[in-house]
Amino acid sequence: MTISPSAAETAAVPSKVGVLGGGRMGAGIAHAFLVSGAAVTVVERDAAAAAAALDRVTATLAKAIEKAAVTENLDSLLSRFAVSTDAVDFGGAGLVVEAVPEDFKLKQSALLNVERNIASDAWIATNTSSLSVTELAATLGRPERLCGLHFFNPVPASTLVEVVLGPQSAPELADAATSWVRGLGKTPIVVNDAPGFASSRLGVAIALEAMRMLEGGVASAQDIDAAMELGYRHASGPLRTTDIVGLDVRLGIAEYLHETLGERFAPPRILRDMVARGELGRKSGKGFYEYS
Ligand SMILES: CC(=O)CC(=O)SCCNC(=O)CCNC(=O)[C@H](O)C(C)(C)COP(=O)(O)OP(=O)(O)OC[C@H]1O[C@@H](n2cnc3c(N)ncnc32)[C@H](O)[C@@H]1OP(=O)(O)O
Ligand SMILES: NC(=O)C1=CN([C@@H]2O[C@H](COP(=O)(O)OP(=O)(O)OC[C@H]3O[C@@H](n4cnc5c(N)ncnc54)[C@H](OP(=O)(O)O)[C@@H]3O)[C@@H](O)[C@H]2O)C=CC1
Repeated sequence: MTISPSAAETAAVPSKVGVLGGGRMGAGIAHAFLVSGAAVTVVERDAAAAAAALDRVTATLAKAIEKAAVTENLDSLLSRFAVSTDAVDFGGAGLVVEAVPEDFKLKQSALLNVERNIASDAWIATNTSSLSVTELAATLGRPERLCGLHFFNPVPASTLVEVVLGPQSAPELADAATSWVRGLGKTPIVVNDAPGFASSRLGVAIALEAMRMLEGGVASAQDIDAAMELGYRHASGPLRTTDIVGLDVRLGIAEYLHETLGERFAPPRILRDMVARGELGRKSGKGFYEYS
């Protein structure tokens, strides 16, 4: 079935947006749509998680205002923002972005929950880093309404969004999704559905190799990162970036790429051991570096 977005939705961001999962990425995605003028509702699992999502979004909005990256005042931004524990509050949204953890079964049930609670002309996007958008879409009653909108971390400071289209995606989704991304002041790239898309496949390959180099004693974490930061002018080296992403998130993506693309994505022992010890990067206070 073909879905026709309204003219307003193809021109800029939808006026009302839902986000499922208000963790690191969900909060960032909510931030991006709020500062672009949309009303945003984040749905979380329980009241405590919803309150944490509110705190996260409030903190990054305050930081953006402090940095003069946003001119609208905090009260005005927050007047368009709501958190909830019930997907029924996605009613009226033109777009819902799913940002729950990188687990296929969890995402399947999350997307079904979204579909049950949205209007018939609303679009759904998944922020998956690597999973097949086509296979996720197959869960839905109307698979044509799903695309990938892959945001980057930290969302406020990142200018790229990868738009992932599967063969099932409605033809008008390409234009609609790239237009939303431009409406956010970010740059879209359009990628055909393939494991890890264009970004995670490369990003994870470099990160896993950096971990193997650290494991093999080639150089320290600082020097491996400096090689890429100073030599290749990456904004942050592969190990520092892994700390930002979360080692658990990286491991989940690597396991999926290992399964789908082969041995070169096998997660190194050091990554498994660090995740098992709870060394998840910045969010746990320790990863390849320590954070206070
Ligand atoms: C896993 C996936 O599927 C995909 C991915 O995202 S892979 C990861 C991609 N990201 C990267 O590669 C990160 C590259 N690194 C960078 O961009 C920079 O090093 C960095 C932005 C992380 C830090 O830059 P910096 O100059 O050292 O710090 P600074 O700009 O002061 O930002 C520090 C903080 O301000 C926040 N910030 C930056 N600009 C902001 C803005 N305009 N509004 C609100 N907050 C902002 C950042 O989110 C960060 O917050 P946290 O401490 O909560 O993480
Ligand atoms: N971290 C990164 O750098 C990036 C991650 N991504 C992708 O974004 C997605 C989210 O990652 P990230 O933000 O890091 O993960 P987080 O763990 O920070 O956030 C996920 C959030 O979803 C919540 N959640 C879990 N199940 C449900 C549910 N059924 N309904 C509503 N909320 C739920 C979690 O709550 P609770 O904690 O209570 O379980 C948590 O708050 C993943 O697919 C990841 O691959 C994409 C780009 C970058």
